[in-house]
Amino acid sequence: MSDTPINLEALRQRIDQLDGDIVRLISERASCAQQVAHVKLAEDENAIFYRPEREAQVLRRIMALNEGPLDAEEMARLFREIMSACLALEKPIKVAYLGPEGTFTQQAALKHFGDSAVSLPMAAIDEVFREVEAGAVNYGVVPVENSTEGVVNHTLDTFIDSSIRICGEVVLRIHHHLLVSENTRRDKITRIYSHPQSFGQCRKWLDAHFPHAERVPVSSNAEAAKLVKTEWHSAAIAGDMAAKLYGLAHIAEKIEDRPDNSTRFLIIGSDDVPMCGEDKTSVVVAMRNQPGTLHDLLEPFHRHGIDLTRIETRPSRTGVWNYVFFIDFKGHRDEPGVAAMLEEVSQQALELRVLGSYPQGVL
Ligand SMILES: O=C(O)C(=O)C[C@]1(C(=O)O)C=C[C@@H](O)C=C1
Repeated sequence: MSDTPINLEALRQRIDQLDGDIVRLISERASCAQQVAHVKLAEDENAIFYRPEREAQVLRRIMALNEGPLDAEEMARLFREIMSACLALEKPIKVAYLGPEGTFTQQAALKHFGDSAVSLPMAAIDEVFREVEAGAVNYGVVPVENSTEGVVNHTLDTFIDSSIRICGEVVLRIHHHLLVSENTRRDKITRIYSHPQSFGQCRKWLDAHFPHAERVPVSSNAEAAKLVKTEWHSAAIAGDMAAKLYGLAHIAEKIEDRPDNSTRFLIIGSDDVPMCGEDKTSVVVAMRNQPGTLHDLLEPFHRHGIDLTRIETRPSRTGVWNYVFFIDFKGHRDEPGVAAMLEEVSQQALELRVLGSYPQGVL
C-alpha cells in the first residue's frame, strides 16, 4: 500500500487521469485497426475483416495478462467490446440470428461479436443458414445443444444439405425467469407460455410451483414474453433480454432445474478459419450400415490421440446417408495428426465433410 492519504477528491482526480489515458490508448488501438484494414485491402480486394482466430488469441492473452481486481472474464468482456468497435471501423459486420428480438440466440450473438455488430432476427434456423449462403449477412448464430435438453436436431439436420462452414462457438449460461405483465398477480396465473426446450429445462420447478397451469409451447421465449404483455392470467418463461425488451416483471428468477444450464451456439459463415492454437473441429460422417461401423469410425481418433468432445447420430435423409454421425473434437484440420486421422476416416466412410475448424469458445 502507498502511504498517500486516501481521499475522495484525490481518487477521482486519479480516475480522471486514467480515463484520459485509456481514451488515448483506445483511440490509438482503433487507428491501428483502421491501418490493418488498409493492409488487408491492399493484399486482397475481397479481404475478410473479421478474424475469429485472431480475436480468440487477443481475448486469451488479455485474460492471461489480467491480475485483478477485475476477474479475467470481466476484463475480456471489456476488450470484446473494444474489438467489436475496432472491427466496425474496419467494416461493420451483419449477423443473422434465430429471432425474434430478445432470444437467447441474440444474447449469444452479442456475447460473441459485441454490441457494434448489426444483428438481424430471422424467423427460423433455415433462414439463418439461407441468409449466410446468399451473402445477405456475413455470419449467422444458431443454437446447437443444451446441457439439460440435449441437441437441437434441426440445426444438425440443416448442416447435412448445406455448404456452410462453422467459424466459431459460444456457450451461454441460460437463466430462465417466470415473467408477467405488471397487472398480473401470481395467484391468477392459469397459463404459461414458453419454448418447448425451456419447459424441459424448468420441468421440476413448474411441477412444484405451478402444477395446474396450462403449459403452452410457442416458437421462442421472446414470443412468449411478447404474448403475456397483453394477457393478465398468463406468464412467460424467458430470459433477461426478453424481460427488458417487453418491460415484464419477475415473479420468480433462475427457475431452471439445473444451475449449470447452458446452451452452445454455433457461428456459421462462408470461409474457413485458420488455426489459433486452441481449436475445435466439427465433421459429419456417413457410414455404411454394417456391424462394427462405430468402432471403425472411432478407432483412428483413439490411435491419433484426438480428444472427442461430442458425437451425435442422426437418421439419414437420403439413400446414400445410411448412418450420419456429427462429431466434434479438439484440434484443427491443418494440424498433421488431425489431417492424417481425417484421411483415414474418409477411406472408410461413404462421405466425410469437415463442417469447420474454429477457435474453442473463449468467453
Ligand atoms: O488483427 C486484425 O486482423 C484486426 O482486424 C484487428 C482486430 C482487433 O481489433 O484486434 C479487429 C477485428 C478482427 O476480427 C481481429 C482483430
